[in-house]
Amino acid sequence: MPIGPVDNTRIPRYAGPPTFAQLPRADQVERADVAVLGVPFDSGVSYRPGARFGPSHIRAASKLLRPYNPALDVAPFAAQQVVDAGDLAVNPFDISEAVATIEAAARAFAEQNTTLLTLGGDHTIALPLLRAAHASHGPIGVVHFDAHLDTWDTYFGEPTTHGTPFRRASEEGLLDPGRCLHVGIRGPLYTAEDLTDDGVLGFQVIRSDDFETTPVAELVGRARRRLGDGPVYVSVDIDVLDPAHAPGTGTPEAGGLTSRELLHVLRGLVGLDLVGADLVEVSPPYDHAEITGIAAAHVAYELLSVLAANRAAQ
Ligand SMILES: N=C(N)NCCCC(=O)O
Ligand SMILES: [Zn+2]
Ligand SMILES: [Zn+2]
Repeated sequence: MPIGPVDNTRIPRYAGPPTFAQLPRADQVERADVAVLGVPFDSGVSYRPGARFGPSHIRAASKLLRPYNPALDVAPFAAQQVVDAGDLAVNPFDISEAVATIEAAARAFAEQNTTLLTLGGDHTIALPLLRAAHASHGPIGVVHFDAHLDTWDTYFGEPTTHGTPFRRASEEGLLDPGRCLHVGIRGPLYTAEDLTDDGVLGFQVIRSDDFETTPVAELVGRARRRLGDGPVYVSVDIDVLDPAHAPGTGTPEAGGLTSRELLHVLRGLVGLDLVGADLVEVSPPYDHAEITGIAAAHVAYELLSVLAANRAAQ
């Protein structure tokens, strides 16, 4: 029987442990099916910093989550053992070293057969996580929720940044180029070629605007057809949400998804072979009233619910 969160009908939420959803720590269980891991790293950002404080903010905002998810009819902490693996200590002064540390940690979890839900941190961290996922599964499909393509080339000559992880991943052959897509893309680009380059790198796009003109269920169908039967990695940049729904982020763009739309699409991933996920770019210094933290906590909860629903169906 998995050890779940503390019972908030007996222990007040504000008195419970500081772990995600008040779950046990990794050292309190024998083994975990899923680990929530914080990666407080934001040395790869091109604009506002602060995502290094994301993991603790998301944990604090997760205190009100409850054990049963009616939308998917699943109890995400009962169908599988979920733990909070704490924060990884990564070097804020050396991007290459930080990326190597993250990849090594992700590989160690894979060796234990533990699926990772990583809380960033900025989007740079997706690259080492994809490297580790590829080492276990071979070329992977990616569904990337973001306002931004993140397939740009370099910033100040630096190839490893929060705007470049998916170009590097594609160049390294980590991705299955027929099974990758972005969801929520919008806003100004550098040139028109940004989009053509992105297609060559293997991505299709569901734009934020498509949510205005197309029923969400149809967009979910499009995404599922693209992702197919193979292993799928989910990367959620919280700035996929409109700044009204997620002000606490580093590179906000107007015209984004509502949190309702994002949660709906995430639930639509049930049944895909989800091998790992990250949730990045939550920058608490720019948040207000925990709006972004709460949205992020619910995104994490839906991802854990999808993993639980998949396990229950096995
Ligand atoms: N990954 C995020 N959130 N943003 C990338 C923006 C890169 C730029 O400044 O053009
Ligand atoms: Zn973004
Ligand atoms: Zn991003």
